[in-house]
Amino acid sequence: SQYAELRGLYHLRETIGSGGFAKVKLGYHSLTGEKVAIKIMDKRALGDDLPRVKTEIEAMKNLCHQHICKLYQVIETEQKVYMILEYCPEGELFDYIVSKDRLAEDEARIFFRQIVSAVAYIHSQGYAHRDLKPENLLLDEDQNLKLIDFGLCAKPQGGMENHLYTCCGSPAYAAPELISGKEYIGSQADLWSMGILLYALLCGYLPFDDEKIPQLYKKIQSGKYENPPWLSEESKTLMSRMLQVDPQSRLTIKQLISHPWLTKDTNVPVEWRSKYKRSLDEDCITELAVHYGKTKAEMERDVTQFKFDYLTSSYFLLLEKKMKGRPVRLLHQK
Ligand SMILES: COc1cccc(Nc2ncc(-c3ccc(C(=O)NCC(=O)Nc4ccccc4)cc3)c(OCC3CCNCC3)n2)c1
Repeated sequence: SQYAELRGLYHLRETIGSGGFAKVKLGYHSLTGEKVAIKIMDKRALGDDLPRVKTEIEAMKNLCHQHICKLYQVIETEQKVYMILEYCPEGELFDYIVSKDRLAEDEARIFFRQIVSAVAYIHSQGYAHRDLKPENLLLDEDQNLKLIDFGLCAKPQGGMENHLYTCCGSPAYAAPELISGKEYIGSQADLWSMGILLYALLCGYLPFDDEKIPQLYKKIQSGKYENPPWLSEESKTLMSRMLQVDPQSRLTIKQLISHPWLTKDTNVPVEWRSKYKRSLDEDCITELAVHYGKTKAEMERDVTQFKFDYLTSSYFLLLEKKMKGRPVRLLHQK
């Protein structure tokens, strides 16, 4: 049958999204009962985009952060690549904003701090996202945001990559230098997109919009947009510092994390470092060791290899259960 490689490991449910070359299905991890998102890509359909998937998978193995969707396991067969990913039960931020028309400043601030935290973290790891938009920001059960890169746009910023040529992302959120095909720095383009995102959170619509692409491009390159009456002075100033057409005069991520609008009620800069510890969790190791009939030392050695196989996904999902205050227990198979 279809997806034979997942049998016994995951129970597949409905499709929750599809784009270009990927389909995402809801699944259940058999051993923990936890929900996962299973991103299924067809290698033939990917064609020469396959290396980009490999780059993304290697990147995700190192991106471990409280506001980035976690990769749990990778399964590769002749025809397919499966990415087993963190499932976000509350769906896309896009739908949340639409449902509320627009967000009040203090709610927008909480979300925007989480977005800045995730982006500052991937920049610190040498990546630029390049497709920041509400559809790529998902909500978990505690209304926390998780950044994803559904369309494979995130790129390492090293070497020739520094001046990226490939146009990527959705035009309405794309920086002027990105759409003018000039050389650009990915992280600077991300700052512009975050300015668009903040405007969308506070206004419920986009600062630059037009159904005709050439007109949209002209508006973006003009850098001129309207501020509705409900915006505070502070938020208007912040957005104007991010929506600078010239990337050199744009705010940097380091300036952003301690900007007064962001630190308004906490008076501390945005916490962007990962909360995940490098050490293994004792309770999870013990539960896995009992289940697989191994000593704790043997299980610790196996898990530490983080092969992103079923053992890695079982460890991470047990850890998720523990962090959500649920019992650190595996469901015993018949
Ligand atoms: C309640 O109803 C709903 C309704 C909607 C969604 C959900 N939940 C739900 N949870 C999880 C996912 C998911 C997570 C990660 C990836 C991914 O591709 N990761 C790769 C990745 O993030 N790289 C990366 C990240 C940062 C830097 C560098 C690389 C793909 C999909 C999902 O997808 C559905 C799509 C649908 C189309 N728009 C985008 C989301 N949906 C639930």
